[in-house]
Amino acid sequence: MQSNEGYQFDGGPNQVPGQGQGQGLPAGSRLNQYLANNSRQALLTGPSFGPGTPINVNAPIFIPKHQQPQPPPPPPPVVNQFAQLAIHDVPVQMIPFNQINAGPQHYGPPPHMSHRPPMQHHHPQPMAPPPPHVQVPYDRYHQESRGGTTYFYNEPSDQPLDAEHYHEVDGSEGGIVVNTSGVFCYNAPLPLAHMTRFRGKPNSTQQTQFISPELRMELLNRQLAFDTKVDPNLYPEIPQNVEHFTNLVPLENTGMQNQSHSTYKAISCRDGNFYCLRRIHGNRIQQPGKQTHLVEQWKKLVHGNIVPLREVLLNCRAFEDYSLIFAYDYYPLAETLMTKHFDPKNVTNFYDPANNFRITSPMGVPVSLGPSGANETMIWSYIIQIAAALRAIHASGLACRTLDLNKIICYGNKIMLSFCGIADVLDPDSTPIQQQQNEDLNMFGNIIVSLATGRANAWRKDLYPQSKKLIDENFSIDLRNVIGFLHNNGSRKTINEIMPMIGGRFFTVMENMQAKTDVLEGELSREMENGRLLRLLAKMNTVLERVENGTEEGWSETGDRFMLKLFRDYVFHQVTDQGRAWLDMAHIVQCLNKLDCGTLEKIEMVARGGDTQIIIDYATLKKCLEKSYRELMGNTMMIVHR
Ligand SMILES: Nc1ncnc2c1ncn2[C@@H]1O[C@H](COP(=O)(O)OP(=O)(O)OP(=O)(O)O)[C@@H](O)[C@H]1O
Repeated sequence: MQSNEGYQFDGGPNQVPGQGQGQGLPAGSRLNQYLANNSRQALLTGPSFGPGTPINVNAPIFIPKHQQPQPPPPPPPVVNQFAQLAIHDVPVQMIPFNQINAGPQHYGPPPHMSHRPPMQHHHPQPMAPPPPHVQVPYDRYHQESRGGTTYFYNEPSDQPLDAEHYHEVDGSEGGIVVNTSGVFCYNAPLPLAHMTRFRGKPNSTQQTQFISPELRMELLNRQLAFDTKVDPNLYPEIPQNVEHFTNLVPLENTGMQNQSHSTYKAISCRDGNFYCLRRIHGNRIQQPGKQTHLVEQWKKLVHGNIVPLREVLLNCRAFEDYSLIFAYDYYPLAETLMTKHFDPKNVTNFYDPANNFRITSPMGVPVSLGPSGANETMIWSYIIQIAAALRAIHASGLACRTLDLNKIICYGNKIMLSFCGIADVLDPDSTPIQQQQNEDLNMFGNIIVSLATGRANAWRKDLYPQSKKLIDENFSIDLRNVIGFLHNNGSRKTINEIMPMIGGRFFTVMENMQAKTDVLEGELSREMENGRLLRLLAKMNTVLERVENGTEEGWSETGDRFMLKLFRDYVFHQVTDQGRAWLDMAHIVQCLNKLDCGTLEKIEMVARGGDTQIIIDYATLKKCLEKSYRELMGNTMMIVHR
């Protein structure tokens, strides 16, 4: 084996085990001492190092298998940090479509989808701190902090492994201590203080370095919605392509008699993006210039509460008629205000007709309105968002003209006007724009009345007196003023005038949105490093265990690769003195991060046979990896970079 700068050998593959090895363990932490003390006397013939070698071994020693005193018992259940990596943990909410209208809705996973039994630990119930004299299980552990991770360890127990239960106890600082049969505990990082208050669930202090389960579930479900396809045999009337759009999937029931419009999800072959296609059936445009002159203005309108219009296809023959197609951005699992609040039984969200599955948005829970309607806070949040959208539309010299509970979609915690521009093409209106905008405000008033009363048609003339009475009894004067203002046809009015009525509530909504941004940023920062580490792992695995490289047989067993192989064991295959797997995600992540940075910190690696100990720094390991990978690339005929 060639000698490399930065690491030193104590013995080598050809040396007799035990010879040339010094006595003693590296000086270091109590944790290392703990591990060393428990590695039985046989292990005390630990590594020796070259004279003068600065030793700063900063992690548990990798104990070769053959030196383990006892054959290891079967490993304990995988800790939850690892379990959380599994996609199967996600209770994907798919409901067979034929069960949609059959009785009460169950939003939990159907039986065949629950792949994994519930965790074999239970979450601690929130409880008062124990009095000082009470011995809690946590007291049994010694504690040591390393690089942001707190390790807890205890004296080995004589109990057989099976008798030791996997349980959680509350961490001293609010973090969760996961105890895997007493082998080790991992105290997960605490949530950022300013984020804690936005996490409502009782067990929400349990943090990992991964994205929160709720958000992960939402994103996965959205991904499922993106990925669904239609079986052409089930939907022969849906064309394979509509110009450059393909993979059309209906977002509502299609094929009904006298349907005037339908909605589809589709992918554009031009840019690979998903779009929501609104098809207006059998509508031939006779005078394109005259009817579509406002389309360009709509396309330019960019606002967070308006679904952007991207393209309009005139006289499209794909459906065997002259259809008018409007392509908007697609928001997976969006639902209309109507279904969310007035027709929760019929939550459309998304259904996949090919598989008869329905996917629901875990965050978009239907909120059925009671006899006194929605609560005022929610209504104000809607008012502010719709007003913001209308303000942008009116400022562009346009009018929405389709402000309706059916045409406002909810996506996450925001709402968006979703049918914009269609009325201007279908029915160009020659009335002054101010009048059309006034009509928008009227419709806006209707929406508030519907939400406040819990009845979709409560704004109708015949029902209005009753609705007004209910609103007067249950809502603030400000809300009543807003409705009065929007419904007042006597005076010239603009959307800006409701701003003083909104007043301080605007700040509450803004704060909530900012809080949500903070939470998402927190999640993002946790995930940020994963892509980088994945690339590192891909490189390592490309190099490791490769039988040959070009003509060089046994390439992966020699030189730099040998170092990397030992490092792989050091990172992933740590065991305790009892031969149990040491599963510590923090250790893995830390090691990989240090490798990526190439720090000067040294670690001690031991070959599986126990005959080779190497002290090496991460900088050298990084060089080994880069060099080996470059060598491999030098011999590779085809390299695909993505
Ligand atoms: N931009 C979009 N992205 C994703 N889904 C959307 C988008 N726009 C609308 N949808 C969804 O498409 C479905 C059909 O929308 P549509 O506006 O036709 O509602 P609807 O209740 O069927 O109204 P109508 O009774 O007028 O047809 C709804 O589930 C809606 O949430």
